[in-house]
Amino acid sequence: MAETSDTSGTGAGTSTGEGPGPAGAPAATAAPGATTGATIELENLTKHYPGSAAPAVDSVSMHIDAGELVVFVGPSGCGKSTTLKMINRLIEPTGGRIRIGGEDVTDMDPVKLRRKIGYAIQSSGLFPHMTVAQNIGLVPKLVGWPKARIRARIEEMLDLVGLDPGEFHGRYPRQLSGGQQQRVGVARALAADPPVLLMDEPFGAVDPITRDHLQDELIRLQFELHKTIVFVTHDFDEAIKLGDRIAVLRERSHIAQFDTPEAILTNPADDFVSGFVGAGAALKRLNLSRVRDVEITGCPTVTVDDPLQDIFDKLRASGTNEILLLDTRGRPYKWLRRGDLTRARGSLARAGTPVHDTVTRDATLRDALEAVLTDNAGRVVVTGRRGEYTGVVDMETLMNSVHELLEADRLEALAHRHDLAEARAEQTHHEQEGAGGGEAKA
Ligand SMILES: Nc1ncnc2c1ncn2[C@@H]1O[C@H](COP(=O)(O)OP(=O)(O)OP(=O)(O)O)[C@@H](O)[C@H]1O
Repeated sequence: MAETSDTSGTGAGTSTGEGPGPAGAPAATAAPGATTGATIELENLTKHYPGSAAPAVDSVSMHIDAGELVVFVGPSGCGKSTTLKMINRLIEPTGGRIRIGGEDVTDMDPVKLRRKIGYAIQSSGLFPHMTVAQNIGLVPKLVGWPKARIRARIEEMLDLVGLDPGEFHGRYPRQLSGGQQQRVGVARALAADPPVLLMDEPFGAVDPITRDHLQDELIRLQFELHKTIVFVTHDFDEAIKLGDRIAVLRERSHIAQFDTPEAILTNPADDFVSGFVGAGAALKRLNLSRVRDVEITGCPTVTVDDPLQDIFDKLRASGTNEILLLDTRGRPYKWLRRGDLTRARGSLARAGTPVHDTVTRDATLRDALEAVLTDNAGRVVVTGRRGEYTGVVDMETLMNSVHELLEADRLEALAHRHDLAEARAEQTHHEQEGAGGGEAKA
């Protein structure tokens, strides 16, 4: 069968303008997140490339729940991308079935199918001769959305991925950083509100810090949108951070383990999976919990517009040694201590310690720990979507949370082991009874 090499990302899809999505997913409305995820079922999905002795993907079966983010992780060449690209039929399967939202799409017109499935890839796949707005509006235009609706959607999508619409709307991809291009790539994949989003190492080509931010953005997006996302990576830490479940794949896409990150970290199925988990499971565990899962405390705050005397008074009344100065938009600006204020002599311009690092509520505890460890007072400011102050997390809170997490994992692993032992004992019992019964009959 012919392979389609549409790496343009125009597979970024929609379910609007064409009635119900594949699989009877509801038609989207203009509201963000209107179409939530659809189930994906792979049944004995197989790809045998012409001329190859063995199949690249050999009879993979899996069920992905609606709204779930599943990560495929595994060694290079194990068949992750081939499996992913069979879902939107960029690669045609040579065997098996694909169902999306219960509808068999194995033989559906692949072009139509791809308009209903968002697709984001490593190089962002943006068209260089089109502006950011044109790139994002492409699929909605292809499926016949009215102009005004496309315009509104472009603004909404840019906002969603954290890019200022006024600034980025008319730029060309070459005028963007790698991270910004990836954001636009994700905005485009989501523009037509598809129930399913496929992401093939989308953050593989950006530097580690940008990558970290993009991962946080994706977590936040998914928290709002509830799409069904299949994400390919060869980075196990990325898989732990993002996945609701992780499929650890070995050669020919055979599933070594398909489970939650917690279960894979605490109960790897075999040596192959253990090899992937690697060292430092306790630290990796921190990637599984978010700042929003721990207690976020408050601290006294003032704004740059407050008179110095008020700041003094507030600090004194708070009973603490420092106060957080916010800028005019409510974003953390500086930590001010009593001594700083005494030395300020009427102006705060030079006083205090600038806030260097902040985390969002979606950041992992690992990120928070890193920020806290590098802060001389052992705390980090938590910010909201627009960078505004929402609270503080400190070392003590983090330590307590980590201890609780590890203890809960240990108990869960013990319970799991106990269940397994019981199940095995029961099976042995049945087998013995069965064997006994057979002898009796003989
Ligand atoms: N067009 C093709 N023709 C023949 N063989 C192919 C083709 N594309 C991929 N393969 C082979 O299929 C196997 C799986 O490739 P695939 O790209 O799916 O792996 P992957 O797990 O995504 O790898 P990576 O992490 O390196 O991207 C590999 O052995 C690869 O050489």
